[in-house]
Amino acid sequence: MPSLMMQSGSRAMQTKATSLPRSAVAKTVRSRRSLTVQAADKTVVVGLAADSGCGKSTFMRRMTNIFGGTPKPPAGGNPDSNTLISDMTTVICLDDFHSLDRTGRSREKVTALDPKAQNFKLMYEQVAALKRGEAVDKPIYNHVTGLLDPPERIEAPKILVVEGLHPFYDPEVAKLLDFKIYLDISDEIKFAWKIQRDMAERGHSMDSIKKSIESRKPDFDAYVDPQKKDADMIIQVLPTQLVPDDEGKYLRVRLIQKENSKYYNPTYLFDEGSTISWIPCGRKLTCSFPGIKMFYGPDTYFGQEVSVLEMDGQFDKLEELIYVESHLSNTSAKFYGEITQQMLKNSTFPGSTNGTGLFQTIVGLKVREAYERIVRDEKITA
Ligand SMILES: Nc1ncnc2c1ncn2[C@@H]1O[C@H](COP(=O)(O)OP(=O)(O)OP(=O)(O)O)[C@@H](O)[C@H]1O
Ligand SMILES: O=C(CO)[C@H](O)[C@H](O)COP(=O)(O)O
Repeated sequence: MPSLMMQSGSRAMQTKATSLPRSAVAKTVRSRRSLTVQAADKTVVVGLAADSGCGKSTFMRRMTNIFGGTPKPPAGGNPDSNTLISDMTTVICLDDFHSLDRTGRSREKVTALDPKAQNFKLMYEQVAALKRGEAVDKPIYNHVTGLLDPPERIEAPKILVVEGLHPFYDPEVAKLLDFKIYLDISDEIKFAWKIQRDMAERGHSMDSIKKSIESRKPDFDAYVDPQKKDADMIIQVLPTQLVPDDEGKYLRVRLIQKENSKYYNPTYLFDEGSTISWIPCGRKLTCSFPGIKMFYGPDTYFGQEVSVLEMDGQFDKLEELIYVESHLSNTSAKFYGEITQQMLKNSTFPGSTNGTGLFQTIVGLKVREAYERIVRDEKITA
């Protein structure tokens, strides 16, 4: 039987953002009021921070799918480009702003996570130019050769995603970001994912993977991890609490949502502001071992008020996710079942049967809501 524990303390009910994509209206106004068109054509910039191997590419695929189109590298360009362009979004990888290539880092004895290995000035100039609607010639860091390749031309998209190790480390770059996301993968899970990928796909040994993680850890703790306190949304991935000593098979995933965000309303379970534990397994949700436990409640995160939505465990039948979705509010979905539809569309992606896929989808919908609010607000104020 489904079980529910709820502590009351409800806040205001759900609000919905109006959908106002860049439209023909803005184009018509172009000839009469250049100010309006400039604002409506502005690029919205999203920052996604995480360590290497923490699911950025998987998350990007889920997010860009919400906006439509198939992400592709720039046509006819460098086959080792890190850029992905689709209908509305362009994703650039901040590795392209390494100031030291692989040899340079080895000579200077710094890791790729050290700020000394990044060109933050160029990162700022190019992200600022794209945000103003201007094209840039961006360098390419070639992960195959470890060298910096000749630049590629990047046109300003509607939504620019800057993903990598340090999107909000530099205060000037951070100011350019309209929405900040951090993927916080605990050491145990990061290790399990790296082992699975680097042993199977890249032929690395268990020992070399361990050494690489250990050698990166001090700089990760010093320069990458602290960015999470500034994110608007954080997806935290932890070992399950449902199975003792599990080695990364089941996940406990927490969606940490800042209160008072200018651009989104936190998603809640059943009753906004309450503290709720819910075991949805039963007649409407098939759960084999170890089942699913959900949690929702207020919390503080680095001294800031947040709402946390949590899912521990995994579901068996993706289509039954509609049962969980129907108990969530403020999801930023445009129609009933949109989350389940997205999850089914991306069912082959890693994390599709647990909280990583579910929360990545919700964050993708929040980015869409933020984009639409920014476009709408700027049309009004221009
Ligand atoms: N939600 C998930 N559940 C299980 N495994 C996952 C999940 N997300 C990612 N992985 C695993 O972790 C590996 C790294 O994922 P991904 O390539 O998306 O990360 P990344 O941050 O883009 O990595 P890099 O920066 O090194 O290219 C993948 O091979 C995938 O198998
Ligand atoms: O942390 C990383 C982000 O992807 C990479 O290790 C960094 O970009 C250096 O790349 P490589 O190891 O291919 O020289």
